[in-house]
Amino acid sequence: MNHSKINGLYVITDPWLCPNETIIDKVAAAIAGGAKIIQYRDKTQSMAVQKKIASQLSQVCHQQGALFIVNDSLELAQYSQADGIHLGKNDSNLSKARACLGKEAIIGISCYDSIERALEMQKLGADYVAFGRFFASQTKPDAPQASLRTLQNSQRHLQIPVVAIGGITPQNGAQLVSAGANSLAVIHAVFGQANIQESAQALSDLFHANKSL
Ligand SMILES: Cc1ncc(COP(=O)(O)OP(=O)(O)O)c(N)n1
Ligand SMILES: Cc1ncsc1CCOP(=O)(O)O
Ligand SMILES: [Mg+2]
Repeated sequence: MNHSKINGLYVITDPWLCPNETIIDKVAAAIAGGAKIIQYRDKTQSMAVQKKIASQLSQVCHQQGALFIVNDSLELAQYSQADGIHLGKNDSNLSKARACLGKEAIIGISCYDSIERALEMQKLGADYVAFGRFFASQTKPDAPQASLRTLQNSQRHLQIPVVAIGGITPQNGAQLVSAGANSLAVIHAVFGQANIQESAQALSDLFHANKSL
């Protein structure tokens, strides 16, 4: 996998903020605003419905040049021809996912606030790791807290890209990019806003602003 693909704004869908009738248009607006990676995350609907939506999203993302990642489900990632999968500590393990999806698949792993877990996952062949949540999250308030120090340390210890997640907004995101996040993963600050394209653009701009420092 080309590590430079994991860069910039990473948006994650939410079943309440992105109902089936509008999810395609909302994702297209996020891509128009600069989102580079889209994750389909839905723990509420049947697998049959998720397969239909994920297949449509996969097509749209590929037409628009964005990466399409599925949360949690190997079956769904395979079925929808996703570029990869995101797995946490309660999901399938990395070796099983690699065997199932192949060497080109992007496999991202949640590491919460643990550099040790990130190092282990890097060794096992993860394509990126995610730390967070960094700020209060309306979407997942009970997610474990991560510190800025972890992100700074990750720069010294990890060769694979690092994604930051949790309560990220255009106002608080710059410090995470400066601390070493290659990508910012966001739900509410994009899909919970009235203007999705402009909200995505404000977060995408954080990456360009950082380059000129
Ligand atoms: C990019 C990204 N980072 C972290 C997560 C959280 O994954 P996980 O810990 O498995 O929790 P759920 O999302 O499954 O509730 C993620 N999905 N994406
Ligand atoms: C899935 C997940 N894992 C840690 S925080 C989080 C939710 C992120 O959503 P938001 O950007 O709305 O805080
Ligand atoms: Mg999960």
